[in-house]
Amino acid sequence: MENIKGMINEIIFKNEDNGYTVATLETNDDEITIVGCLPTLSIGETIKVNGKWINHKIYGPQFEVESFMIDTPSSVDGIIAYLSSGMIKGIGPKIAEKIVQKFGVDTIDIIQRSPQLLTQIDGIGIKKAEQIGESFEKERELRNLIINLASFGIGANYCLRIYKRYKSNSLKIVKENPYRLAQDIRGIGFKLADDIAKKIGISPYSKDRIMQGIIYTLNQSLGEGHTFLPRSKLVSEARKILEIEENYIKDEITSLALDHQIQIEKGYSEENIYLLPYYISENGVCRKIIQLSQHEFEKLEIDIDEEIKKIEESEDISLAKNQKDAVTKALEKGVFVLTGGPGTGKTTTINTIIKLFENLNMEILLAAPTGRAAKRMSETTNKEAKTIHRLLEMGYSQDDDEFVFMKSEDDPLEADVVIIDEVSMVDVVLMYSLLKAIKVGTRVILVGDSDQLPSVGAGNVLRDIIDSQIVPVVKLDEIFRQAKESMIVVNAHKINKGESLLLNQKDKDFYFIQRTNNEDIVKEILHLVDKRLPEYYKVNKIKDIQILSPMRKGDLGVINLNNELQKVLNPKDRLKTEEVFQNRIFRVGDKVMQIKNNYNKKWETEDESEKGEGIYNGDIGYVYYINKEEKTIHVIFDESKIVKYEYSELDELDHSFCTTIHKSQGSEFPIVIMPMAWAPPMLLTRNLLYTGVTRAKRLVVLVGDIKYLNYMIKNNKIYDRYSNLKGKLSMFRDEGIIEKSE
Ligand SMILES: Nc1ncnc2c1ncn2[C@@H]1O[C@H](COP(=O)(O)OP(=O)(O)OP(=O)(O)O)[C@@H](O)[C@H]1O
Repeated sequence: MENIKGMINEIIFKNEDNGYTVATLETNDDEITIVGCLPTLSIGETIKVNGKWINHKIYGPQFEVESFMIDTPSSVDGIIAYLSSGMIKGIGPKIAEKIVQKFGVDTIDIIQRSPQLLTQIDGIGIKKAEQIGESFEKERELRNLIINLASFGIGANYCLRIYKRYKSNSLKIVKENPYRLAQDIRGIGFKLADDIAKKIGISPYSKDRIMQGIIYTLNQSLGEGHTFLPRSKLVSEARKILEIEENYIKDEITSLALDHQIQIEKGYSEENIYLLPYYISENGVCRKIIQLSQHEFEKLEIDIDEEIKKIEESEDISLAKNQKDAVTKALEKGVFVLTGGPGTGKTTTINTIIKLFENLNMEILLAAPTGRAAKRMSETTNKEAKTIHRLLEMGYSQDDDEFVFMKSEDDPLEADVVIIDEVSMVDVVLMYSLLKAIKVGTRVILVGDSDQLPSVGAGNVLRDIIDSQIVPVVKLDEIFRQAKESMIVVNAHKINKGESLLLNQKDKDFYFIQRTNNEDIVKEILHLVDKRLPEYYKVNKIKDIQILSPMRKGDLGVINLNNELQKVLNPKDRLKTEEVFQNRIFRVGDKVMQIKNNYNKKWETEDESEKGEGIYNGDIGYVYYINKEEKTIHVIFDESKIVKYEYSELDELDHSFCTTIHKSQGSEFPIVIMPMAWAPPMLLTRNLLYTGVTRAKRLVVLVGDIKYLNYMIKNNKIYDRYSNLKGKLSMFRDEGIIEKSE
């Protein structure tokens, strides 16, 4: 090992994510290249590096840094370069020079100890001087944190989040109880916290560890859609994670229940254990559905059949019997569910219901769980439809960390009717938030296709409500003539019935291309997207064709297919800026998807004439501009909304030439291509295939081995979710737990 001291002259490359840096270091007698994990380095800083010389195949001799120490710059030039680097808010190159001209080598000392003296410089008032002092202090603390936490494998981006939350206590908290990170910091889970704890030497039997391990186990199960876990399952799963004896786990389950973090409920054969919000939500949904549905409406002075007839005449349609039945129930009942597959007339029915309510001068609100679904609902009904979050007027809590809904029991929605589309995507927590904000006496109409995948979040709300039989349900099952022309619609229904599909019919819209190995499947998909389909259907190959895969990993998973598709659809180009982040290349022109709801993400149009907030999980956009200086990637959504992402926010974006079928729920695309090949059996299910196929409006092409297509059609095993909604709905009603009205 060798020690070298010098000043950073240039930063050639820096991976913001893991701190890997290539820089030039000016030593007393030379300029050398250093490489290694050097987070937080700035130009002008003097550092001492410890490491060894290596000879890089292309770049020649480089000094590989093992560890380093930063000295504050001591020369006048060094200080100017350091302050000009942009790391301290309020100081740019011009001001830096002025400050150093005045204070010389004492500059850093003054900024740190007596920033008010900076007011002696023209253009710096007392406010700015204080801001510079604070920014310097913050930078120092943050840098200290980054250097200290690097050895625990925590990258600079996480340090930023940790610092934002705990400020100057950050290091102390991480060292005393790293498990707090798992609870407080987005992106840090139990596993990482546990690794840190191990390095610090915290006992595997520590109370905090076991409690967090149990919470983690329950959180993991939410990801699989369960609202609770039976006690024995929770204990055995937590044991695998914690690797300790069961009795310790049992003790801490009790502590967590006393601490109101979990709820233990008596089940049929054993206790069920919930994270508290899920318990409250499940019971709340039951209570509210029953209250809403037991409300008796005043008899309307109208003849419903007559009213429907009028609408049929004005709209030139003739409703089927069960469509009429749906319209009547929607009017007469407090809660009503309309379900059915594609082309069965749901939209037509909803539009009739809306017309009827409008004719009666009733106030109607429309909403759907995602931005895309809300947009589609607006288009098909010609009325404004919001996301459920917007409908409930989502805002942020004071520390900006959690969102809250302004609409609730205390300030409910003012409407006679609330219609929600794509309810299969609504999880139990969101459903409770929604129902809480609906007054008894308002009609609630839930529309959805219960054969689609259930919600990403916990629960199986739509199916449970339908199966409980406590509210009226109309299932539309007739495919209308027009829709029968489409093999997409016909095959979707065949999939649901477990029947073989009609494939490759001349001039139709549903094709299967037989390929048996993964390499050939990838090749065929690339050829279809790049050449065959755009040429034949005259569509835009990036915008109009969507590849959907059941999984993320493997040759045919989303990650690999996106890499391959990027090479073909948006290849490297001298004129297109690109940036590497976590092994992914973001390039101008890439198709990307927002992968979490970000309700306060700001957007504006290019001419700044329109501004707004909110980019949602599943929204698809295109990389529009990469600003390497500002370290931002600009993405354009809906052809006009431009959103800036800091590099540190890029974990919210995924490439989306290909997406998972799960992520495509609630969206529609002109053309859908899906690989059909081996995948874990729990992914090769009928409802996954059905959901994927029903995303396509104009054409479906399946590429792969027919035996997997047939396997999916037959695999009707619905992987059960632990949810008590169905059972509780009938139990609550039968036991009269709910009074008739509020
Ligand atoms: N009563 C009816 N008589 C004749 N045609 C109908 C009737 N109801 C709906 N249709 C037609 O059937 C087709 C499908 O109807 P609609 O769009 O309402 O169904 P959907 O269930 O909303 O379908 P998707 O979910 O695919 O959008 C449309 O072309 C529509 O005009």
